[in-house]
Amino acid sequence: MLTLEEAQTRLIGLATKCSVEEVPTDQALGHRLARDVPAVRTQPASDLSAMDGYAICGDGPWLQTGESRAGAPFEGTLSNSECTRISTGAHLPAGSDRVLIQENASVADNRVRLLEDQKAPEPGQHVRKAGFDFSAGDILLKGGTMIGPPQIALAISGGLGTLPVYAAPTIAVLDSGDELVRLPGEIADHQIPASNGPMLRAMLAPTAGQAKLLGPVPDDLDALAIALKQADDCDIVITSGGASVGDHDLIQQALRDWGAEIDFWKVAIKPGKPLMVATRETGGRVQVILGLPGNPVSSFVTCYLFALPVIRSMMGDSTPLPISETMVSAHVLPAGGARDEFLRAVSDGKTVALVGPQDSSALRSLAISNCLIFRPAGCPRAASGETVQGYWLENGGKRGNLVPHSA
Ligand SMILES: Nc1nc2c(c(=O)[nH]1)N[C@H]1C(S)=C(S)[C@@H](COP(=O)(O)OP(=O)(O)OC[C@H]3O[C@@H](n4cnc5c(N)ncnc54)[C@H](O)[C@@H]3O)O[C@H]1N2
Ligand code: MOO
Repeated sequence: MLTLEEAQTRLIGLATKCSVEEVPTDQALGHRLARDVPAVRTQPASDLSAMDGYAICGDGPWLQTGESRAGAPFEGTLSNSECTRISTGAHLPAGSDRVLIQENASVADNRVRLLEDQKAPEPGQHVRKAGFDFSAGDILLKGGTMIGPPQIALAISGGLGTLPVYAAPTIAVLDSGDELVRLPGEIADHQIPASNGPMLRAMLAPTAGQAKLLGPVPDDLDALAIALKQADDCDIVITSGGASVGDHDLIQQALRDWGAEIDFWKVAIKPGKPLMVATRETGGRVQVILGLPGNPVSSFVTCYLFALPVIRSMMGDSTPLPISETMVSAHVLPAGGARDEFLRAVSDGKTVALVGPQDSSALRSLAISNCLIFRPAGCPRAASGETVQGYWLENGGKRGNLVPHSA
């Protein structure tokens, strides 16, 4: 059985980057840049006023000779003791290198005077110099940068109508089991609503945009073959259920029949032990297949620890694994067991407390929790107030780093 680290490293090693595409800048949200991008314009393109007031030349009082507005610059050149009205963002007229803010001035008969208790502005005061933010040719954004709202604004400001980004992988989610029913409506006691597919798709959406849902599929090799055929063109295939050792756990066989090669099976984590990873070559590409265990929390945790990182890696993230934080335990935690364990917990920002039950089928405790406490295999008991490592569940495990993109 692989350790968590071995399994994650091996899986990320199987992932190849998605193709690079030029997308309109305002649609690049959530993607990563495939290379450095230089500005094609200078910002600001010329000296601008940072305040509303008067662009002045020389000593006051100043004769007001015109106006410079944002979008309508003053065309002339100011001489000594002349000024123009100026608004925030307007071009500084030739002959002026400073702005007197209107709160510090009085105006009578077209003459602008400094108020008695005020100091005249220094050279450059209230002026945004041309190119102070960036100049044409400067590297605006480095390759690998995640495009969020500020990066969209910067790129558009730099004159970039499109950005070269890694595409999102195409993904199929297939959940399987004879007991599964698509919609929770009329349902017999021997059946259960198929909740994993929609949960997994919802987990993937903020990163990958879309995933097609192929389940639920019965525990039947022919039915699984028909469903897998629909995933022929996908970069990533995520199955849920049938990954364990039971007589009706057919996923491994179905994947082999489909032409996939099992890379590894079973990881020393709880929940999530029966995780299976496979690859399949098709049309010169390698598809990555993750067989997640069917227990709902096992599916969730393995999606969080494996599926999301592999997607991030394909989309150009060089540090795709979830990031843990040091948290303070609100109570005693028992010694670690034989596998690395991920426990549902709630943090209020000061301390973190377990929420039960921790059984891998229990969805209520998962829905209440906002983080997972990590208990390494064999770790000693932790006292109340001791620090532990925890993973925030928001943003798919990369806090503040991921934003949904419009697929
Ligand atoms: N003898 C052994 N039995 C089991 C072992 C083992 O090592 N030896 N491992 C256990 C562990 S750990 C896990 S996790 C589960 C995972 O098994 P499978 O991946 O084969 O999952 P299933 O048997 O298909 O389902 C398990 C459980 O989850 C429910 N389920 C499945 N799919 C869905 C879905 N789409 N939506 C909601 N719920 C789902 C299913 O009804 C079962 O209750 O195996 C243990 N057994
Ligand atoms: O590993 Mo299973 O995923 O304990 O429930």
